[in-house]
Amino acid sequence: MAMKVALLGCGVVGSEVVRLVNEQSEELAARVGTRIEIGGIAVRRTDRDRGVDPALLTTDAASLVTRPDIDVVVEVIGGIEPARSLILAAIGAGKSVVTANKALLAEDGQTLHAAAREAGVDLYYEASVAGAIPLLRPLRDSLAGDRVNRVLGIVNGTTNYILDRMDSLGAGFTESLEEAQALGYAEADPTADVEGFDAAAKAAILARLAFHTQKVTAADVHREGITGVTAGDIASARAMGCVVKLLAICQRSEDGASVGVRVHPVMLPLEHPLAGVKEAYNAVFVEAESAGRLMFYGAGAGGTPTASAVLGDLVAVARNRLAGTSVSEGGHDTGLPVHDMGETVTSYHVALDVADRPGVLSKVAEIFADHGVSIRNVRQEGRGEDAQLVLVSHPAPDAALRSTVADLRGHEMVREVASVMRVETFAD
Ligand SMILES: NC(=O)C1=CN([C@@H]2O[C@H](COP(=O)(O)OP(=O)(O)OC[C@H]3O[C@@H](n4cnc5c(N)ncnc54)[C@H](O)[C@@H]3O)[C@@H](O)[C@H]2O)C=CC1
Ligand SMILES: N[C@@H](CC=O)C(=O)O
Ligand code: NA
Repeated sequence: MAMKVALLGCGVVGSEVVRLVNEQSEELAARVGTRIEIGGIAVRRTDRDRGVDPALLTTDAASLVTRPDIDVVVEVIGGIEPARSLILAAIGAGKSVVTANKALLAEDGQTLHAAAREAGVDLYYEASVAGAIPLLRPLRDSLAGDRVNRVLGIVNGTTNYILDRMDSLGAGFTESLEEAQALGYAEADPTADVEGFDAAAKAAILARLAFHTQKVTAADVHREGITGVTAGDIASARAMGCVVKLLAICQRSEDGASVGVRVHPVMLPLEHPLAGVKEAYNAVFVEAESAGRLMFYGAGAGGTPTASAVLGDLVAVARNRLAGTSVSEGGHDTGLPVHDMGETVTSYHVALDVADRPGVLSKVAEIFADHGVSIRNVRQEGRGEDAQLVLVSHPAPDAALRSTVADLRGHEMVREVASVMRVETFAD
């Protein structure tokens, strides 16, 4: 018997899900052992030609998700409500759910997983982080026997596209964002991309899976976006043999008693494997105790790649149904707390416009020392009115680095703090 799918939302991702399910119908049936069919599509308006059978369209999503002939619900509406209520209603009616909704999973994944466990249905969400890249199931299943210590990733295609165009073409921020929107990479509200909310949601999901700590939500993630990144920052990065990337970083503390979860722009040395990730591509670097370093790379955004991940999840649900089983998640919680960004150990790159006169360098070094921060290297660029001191710190608590910068900003010898950005090193 066929597995009937209710699709919620027929936008960039939803329309591609319909196309792929229809185009691959015969092959999927042969490969999976059951036919996968679209049984209904919830949309806001039924009067638009979407290239799908109009008889499938409805504006009544609430009735669709509980319809008796529906086996699985695919949610690609996005946002918190009505997506959450619809998913919970579907689960309550015994339907498995596939979703691409990182915002919802990051805010209330615990509730959704608990409901799915109780109902004995599947809740799959591979498309929600790094689009097409198989990442969440490898983290959950393939690395289940290992201990993950750090996850470092470029998980937002829109911001990677913008930063890459600013770096490689000298393009402007606004024009690059408009291109990313036209290509279907950006969220409905692109603030979610450029201010780092989307990456923060993904970081929360990654931290939960990597460290088996269920309570991490997007609100626990330290978040800085890319709207403050200037052409000057990008030039400063280049001068040091680095490139600017927006990274999501999930890391166990040294003593293993807590985790840090953060999203912010970073200067990455060109030899770092993540530095070469261009355009809207995503890549996630995982450091595990026994497996060592792993990297997952591919298309993280766009309708067709994201629909590929949704189809993979649908096939997993179909196989579980045939086997008479379901896969639950979130039953075990290490309870590891998230520590404050101030306690996270980072390194800073600081470029200062300074007066070119004796004593400036020693005064600047003194300010670093006052906060217990040691300097890894320093160089001077330009002379006279154009003199710039560029310093890179050794790793130190982020709070100490922040107060160092605040003091530098207030000092009469510093005309302007021209660029401040964290630096991520890569040791072989
Ligand atoms: N576009 C991408 O590259 C990726 C998107 N995602 C996620 O996939 C989901 C969908 O994203 P897109 O397709 O890009 O968004 P979209 O904005 O193109 O599509 C969403 C569709 O849902 C419809 N919709 C909204 N509320 C509805 C309701 N109550 N009932 C029926 N339809 C409703 C909208 O009219 C729109 O057509 C989001 O959660 C997004 O974060 C995940 C990975 C990549
Ligand atoms: N807006 C997101 C889409 C995928 O999650 C991005 O740009 O990565
Ligand atoms: Na993925």
